[in-house]
Amino acid sequence: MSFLELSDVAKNYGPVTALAGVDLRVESGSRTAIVGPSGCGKTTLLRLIAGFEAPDRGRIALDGKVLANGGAAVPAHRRGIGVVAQDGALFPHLSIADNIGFGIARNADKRADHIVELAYIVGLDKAVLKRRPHELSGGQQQRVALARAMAMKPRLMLLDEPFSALDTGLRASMRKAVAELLEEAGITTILVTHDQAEALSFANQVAVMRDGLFSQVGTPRELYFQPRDRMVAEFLGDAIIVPARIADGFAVSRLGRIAVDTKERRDVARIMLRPEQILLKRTSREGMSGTPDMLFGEVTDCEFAGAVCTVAVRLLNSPDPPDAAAIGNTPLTLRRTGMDAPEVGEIVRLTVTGKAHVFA
Ligand SMILES: Nc1ncnc2c1ncn2[C@@H]1O[C@H](COP(=O)(O)OP(=O)(O)OP(=O)(O)O)[C@@H](O)[C@H]1O
Repeated sequence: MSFLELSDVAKNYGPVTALAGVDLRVESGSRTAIVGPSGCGKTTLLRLIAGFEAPDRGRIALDGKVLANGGAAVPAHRRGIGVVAQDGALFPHLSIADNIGFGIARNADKRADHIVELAYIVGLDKAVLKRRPHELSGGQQQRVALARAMAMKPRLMLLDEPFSALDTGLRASMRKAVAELLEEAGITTILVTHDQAEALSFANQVAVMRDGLFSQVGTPRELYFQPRDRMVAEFLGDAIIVPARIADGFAVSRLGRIAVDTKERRDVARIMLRPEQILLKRTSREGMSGTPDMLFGEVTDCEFAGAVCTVAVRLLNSPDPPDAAAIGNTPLTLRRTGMDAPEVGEIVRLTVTGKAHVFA
């Protein structure tokens, strides 16, 4: 039995189906990220787990105890679940100390010391404790919200896009700090996010949601390299998807002959590679002669963005793919370090590393 178990959980708002019968297992002490396009049901799922609303159908159990079974539900304040919302949702009229200590009884032993300790754990300076929320930066407010949620000693922490208001640098460091903090405290966590890199780096389990259902649930590596379909593949990063003829552990496509991640398949299917699996090496038209097994292309566009540049490459000597007429010769979108950005018109040699994934 898993720590948190959701079975066939469904929720409608009038004619809108927010959740269509979701199953999910979360292990004790783990971190799960839920990603998916806007409106797919992520926040609704968190609200049902937290107990802010009851499901129309289905069962939610935490640590062996049923929290909701259809409409019958344990109230939110008895679930032992911490929630950190996108905007922090601090009490504006209370000091930071009182925000953090909101869930600690007024007469609790060493209450003030406990608040200082919580502030320290989330990386807040003691000096801010007397201030009000509006006197803090967005990042500091998020830390207060986290400290307040941790003060309740939750068994499960729900984070609803808690880093989205922060700028890129702070966002990454805050994410890492929060992940470490929760891990040390042994708190099982579910994070809702729009950001694929955030989901892949934060979680041990990632669940991709679409139209109120999970499309795929697995480890970050499984979902990134072995996505179930095009939607999951493209939601988690850029993907090169081409038709291929599969046999004996290899695929023959417009990218040449590439090893694939299955030995059993023998058919025509779509294969997927991540752009970073295709390496580019500068050469010239003369360098192409006498090397029929190698793959060459011409750079048709190069977008410089600092560390990385995005390079469009039109293949020059591609073998015929299964449906060549249908796909034409659309340029491939690849990546290269910004330091080594090629010029438009340059000839490059393409080498595939690793295996391609075959879609079902
Ligand atoms: N209280 C409500 N009343 C009516 N419809 C609602 C309500 N809450 C959510 N919905 C609808 O349910 C669907 C799922 O909403 P939800 O907020 O769970 O999506 P989400 O994946 O969290 O979206 P976002 O990423 O934009 O926050 C949406 O179509 C939304 O409009």
